[in-house]
Amino acid sequence: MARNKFDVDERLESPFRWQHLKRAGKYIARHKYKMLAALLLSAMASVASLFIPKITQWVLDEAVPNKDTAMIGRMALLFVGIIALGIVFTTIRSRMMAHVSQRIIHDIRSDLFAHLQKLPFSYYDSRPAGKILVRVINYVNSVSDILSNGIINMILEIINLVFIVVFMFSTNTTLALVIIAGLPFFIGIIILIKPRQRRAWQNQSNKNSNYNAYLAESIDGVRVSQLFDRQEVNISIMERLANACRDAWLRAIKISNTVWLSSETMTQLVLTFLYIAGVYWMGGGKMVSFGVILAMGQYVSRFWQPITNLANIYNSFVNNIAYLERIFETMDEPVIVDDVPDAEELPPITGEVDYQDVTFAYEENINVLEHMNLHVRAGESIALVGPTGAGKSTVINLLCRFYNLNGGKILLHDQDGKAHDISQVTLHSLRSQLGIMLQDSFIFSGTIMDNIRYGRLDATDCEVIQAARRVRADELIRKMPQGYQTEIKERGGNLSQGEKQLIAFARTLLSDPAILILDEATSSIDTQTEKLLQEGIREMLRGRTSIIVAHRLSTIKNCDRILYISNKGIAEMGSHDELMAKKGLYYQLYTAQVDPSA
Ligand SMILES: Nc1ncnc2c1ncn2[C@@H]1O[C@H](COP(=O)(O)OP(=O)(O)OP(=O)(O)O)[C@@H](O)[C@H]1O
Repeated sequence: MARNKFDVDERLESPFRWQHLKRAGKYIARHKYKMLAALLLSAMASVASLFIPKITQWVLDEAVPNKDTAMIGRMALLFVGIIALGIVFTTIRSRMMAHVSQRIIHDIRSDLFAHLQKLPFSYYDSRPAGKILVRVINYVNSVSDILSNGIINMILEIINLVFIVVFMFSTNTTLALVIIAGLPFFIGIIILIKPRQRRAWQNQSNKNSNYNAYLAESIDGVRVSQLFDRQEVNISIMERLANACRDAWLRAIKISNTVWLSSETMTQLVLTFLYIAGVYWMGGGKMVSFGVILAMGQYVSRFWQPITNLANIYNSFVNNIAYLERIFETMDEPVIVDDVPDAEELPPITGEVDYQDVTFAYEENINVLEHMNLHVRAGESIALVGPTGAGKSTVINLLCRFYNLNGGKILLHDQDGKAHDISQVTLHSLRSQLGIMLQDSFIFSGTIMDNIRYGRLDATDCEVIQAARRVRADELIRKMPQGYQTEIKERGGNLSQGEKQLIAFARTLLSDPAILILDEATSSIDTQTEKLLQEGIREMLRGRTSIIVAHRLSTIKNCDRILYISNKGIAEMGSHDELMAKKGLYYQLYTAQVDPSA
């Protein structure tokens, strides 16, 4: 299932479509008035600056020969005015566009994050977290500039170009034709290198993604790495990935630089031709003045500058389109575990559950469960035991609908006795009636109070403390520096495993679920605390259906029924006493773990 890991390049699911740009337009359209204003300001500053070569021409051809000092003074004032206008307008425009760019980042990121929140477990199973992070952070940053400033600059350069062409032709038609003669060659070069350039940037984005994936994994697993003294190996892997990243970037830049190089060469060639032609015509007595040749010389760079800029913007587009593709690919990732159309609200349930002929596979054709049937009575406590990897967690994952079934169905009964297929009810109404405590007691950064309240956001402080008391966490929390207000670091970095589990337990109890699901919930709690906790659990379980996955069999001896999961289904089922008397798989497991004579 793992479609890629840190050293495997991502494969683009869909080729580039112009629709991507159209779709990006949705994010730009919201800021159209600001962008229009910025464009107008820049256009005015640009057009005004086009008078500078004209000023040179007027001064050289009229003011200097006629020794008109008043005219020279007026021209100097006009020159300074144009420059000042340019500075003011450009400053206002950059402020406006910085704002627009930040809004675009915010909007794309919010949409991405909202979608990521809905994606099923299978999506996260299949790719490293770093590759997801790089899309949300780096790629969004990168595309926001091209979608805001890039678009404005592109329109601006086109406007510039039109005005420059008008100015050039109004100054001298023949020399203007010499200047634009190099354009078809340049366009030909761009068309030729485009496919290579796009592939190079895609490759660079892959390598960057791999690098980030490994970085995220290494930070996450730093404790294990240090424990196994893996630092040297990790550094060399990181170096390899960083080198791949650098090489891909250099390759992409090398191809992109061809564009810049071609336009620079073209500018110099055209300038040479212009001066040769101009001087030749001047010598031949044609009506080309020195001022006109100098003004046209300035227009050459002013004509080729926007073309070079457009080529650079185009470069950036090609580069960023690779990122845009990744962003939209993530947004288009189907939410395969979602409410079906017309999904009904699951009414309050009794806790009665039916697994009917359930078959499930994480990976195609590798069934973890096959035709499994199970009826759980309301209020019954069920324990799932069995060998590692047998499918115990899977049985509860499916009840929570973290994954869709490959066959069969799971039914929950409401208080009127009606059975509801969990795939036909809303996820919210289903999960809000289940209290789930997974193997990894994930603790968020924030206070202990906040973490427990995560179970039910409208719970009062009193209710939070009550829940903590029931799982025997209250005393332990009160001993902490700020009690319930103690700040917990990310992932509960300043707590022991057992403390994390107790807090997670209180969080689950607070949600007051109809069905309580505990997956290895007490594995890290010491025997003394566990004894206390068991009392809390017993009280909590009263009148409530519970499904408990446990490896420490002493903790589930009192469950109503114990299911031995193995061989893609339920291999044995019964109470502790019944299974012990049977002397089968459970008996072997139990005697291997607990000394029966003890
Ligand atoms: N997200 C996943 N993607 C692919 N395969 C998975 C995934 N989760 C579990 N599996 C596989 O499915 C099988 C059942 O896993 P499950 O976690 O249900 O076992 P378990 O009985 O709870 O194991 P344990 O006692 O070790 O927790 C295992 O072979 C496991 O490798």
